[in-house]
Amino acid sequence: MQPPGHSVVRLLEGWLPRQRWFGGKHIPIDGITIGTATELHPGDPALHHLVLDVRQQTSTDHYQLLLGTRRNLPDRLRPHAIGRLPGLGHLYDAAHDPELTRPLLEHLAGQTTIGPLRFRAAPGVEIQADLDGVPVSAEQSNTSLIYGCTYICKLFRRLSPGVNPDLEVNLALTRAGCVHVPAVRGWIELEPDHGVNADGEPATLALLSEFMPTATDGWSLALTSVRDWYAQPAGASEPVPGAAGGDFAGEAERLGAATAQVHRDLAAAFGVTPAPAGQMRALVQGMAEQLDQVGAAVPALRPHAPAIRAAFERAGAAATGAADAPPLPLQRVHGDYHLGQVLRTGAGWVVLDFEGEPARPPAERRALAHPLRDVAGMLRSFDYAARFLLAGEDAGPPEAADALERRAQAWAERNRDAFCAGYVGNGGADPAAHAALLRAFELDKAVYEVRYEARNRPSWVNVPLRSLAYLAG
Ligand SMILES: Nc1ncnc2c1ncn2[C@@H]1O[C@H](COP(=O)(O)OP(=O)(O)O)[C@@H](O)[C@H]1O
Ligand SMILES: O=P(O)(O)O[C@H]1O[C@H](CO)[C@@H](O[C@H]2O[C@H](CO)[C@@H](O)[C@H](O)[C@H]2O)[C@H](O)[C@H]1O
Repeated sequence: MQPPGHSVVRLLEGWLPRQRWFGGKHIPIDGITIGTATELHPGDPALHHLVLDVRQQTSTDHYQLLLGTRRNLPDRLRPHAIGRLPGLGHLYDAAHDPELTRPLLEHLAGQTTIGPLRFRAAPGVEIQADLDGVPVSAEQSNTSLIYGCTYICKLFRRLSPGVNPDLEVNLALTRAGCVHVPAVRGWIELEPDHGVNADGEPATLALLSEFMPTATDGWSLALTSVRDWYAQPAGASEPVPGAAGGDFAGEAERLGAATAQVHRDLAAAFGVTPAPAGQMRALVQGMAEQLDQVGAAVPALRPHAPAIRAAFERAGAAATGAADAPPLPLQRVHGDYHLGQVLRTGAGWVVLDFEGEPARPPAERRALAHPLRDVAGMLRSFDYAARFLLAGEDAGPPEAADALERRAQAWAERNRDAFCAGYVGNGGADPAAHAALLRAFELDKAVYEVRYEARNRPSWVNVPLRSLAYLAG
């Protein structure tokens, strides 16, 4: 087959904006170029690896696509069809075709190099090749393929220059023997000088990790607990915290303890630096800039903006107010910490996805930060879990809506407190001693979430907006 040409590009221009993982849905595509096209498996079906250079306004982003071609498209692959072209047959997203996901594992096991793609096993690891991969069904920014009960291979959809922080951090933590991350088994990278440039460093395309087959993600566990909490008979008074079936507080506390351990392991692996002079001003400025940008795009945020801005200023003043205040310690952190990023396994909590927030530029995602930024992310997530079932629902008469709102608040507070207790109890920085900073981090995260939801899941935008009404008020 010839490398796909401009007719493929035309099909992709229509298909790409409909994909959950496409980060540029909010602005039109000005043009797509195929940066690299590498045949990974010949025949019918055939597998091509494409790096797409997608131009939108002033920037160009790089996306990775596994392009499958077949003469006849079975029904099971129709939802993933991209289009049909004379001579090529059907084009589709091959991440959903087990026949075409196996070659990726075969190349990883063989540590092959094909064109600009390098398939690598982690030091000392022998990769089993005879497994088919099926995608995880969860809504994601990337696409992860599960191979039997053995591996999970995360294909980064939007590519960033250089080593992806998810690989960099997981590899360092695996080497350090951290028990709270899945072990790294291998990765795929794109040789330098193939469009996704970073001073001669290869760009990470995929990360192969140990799969935890019996694990449940924190978001699902938390929602089960919230549902139980709401289903409590109303009775004369509010449910007694802890009396609800499926109480989550014990798990929240253990999660807090695991988080403190991961922060310690990150500090040991990458070091800790005192915040340079002026850092707090820059932090507050960055938060205010994001607030302005999101306010411009989402009018419903604007009424909360003055209170949010004042909270940012207070955090800045609290950190720099006393002349003898020690500088804040900065280190590598998770960067986008929430209940969907943690798994409860038989042995305890495991943390996933050290990529940082998908909308931020690569340098910001790897930047050192105060660990309470992650704590704030998880605290926001408890709030999300509590309120998500209420957003957009008609709770009936105002008294009923108020009662549900109070229950949401009570569930969130109970689990937030338990998480913080576990975090402090295992040596993490005390959130209570940095109240202004924590509040600013939480508000900043909620503002980020307003933009994230407006762009990706507009029917969820009320979840962070309702919290902001409470948090900023
Ligand atoms: N090692 C693993 N074992 C079991 N499930 C996993 C593992 N890694 C990821 N998952 C599942 O895949 C989902 C998405 O993974 P994640 O790394 O957060 O991808 P994304 O960046 O696309 O959000 C997780 O919520 C979890 O359900
Ligand atoms: O997991 P990702 O790296 O893709 O993170 C992005 O998507 C998340 C949603 O999938 C989003 O998280 C928000 O929704 C979660 C519930 O689905 C909630 O637990 C989080 O607290 C909330 O921030 C995340 O912000 C975004 O970066």
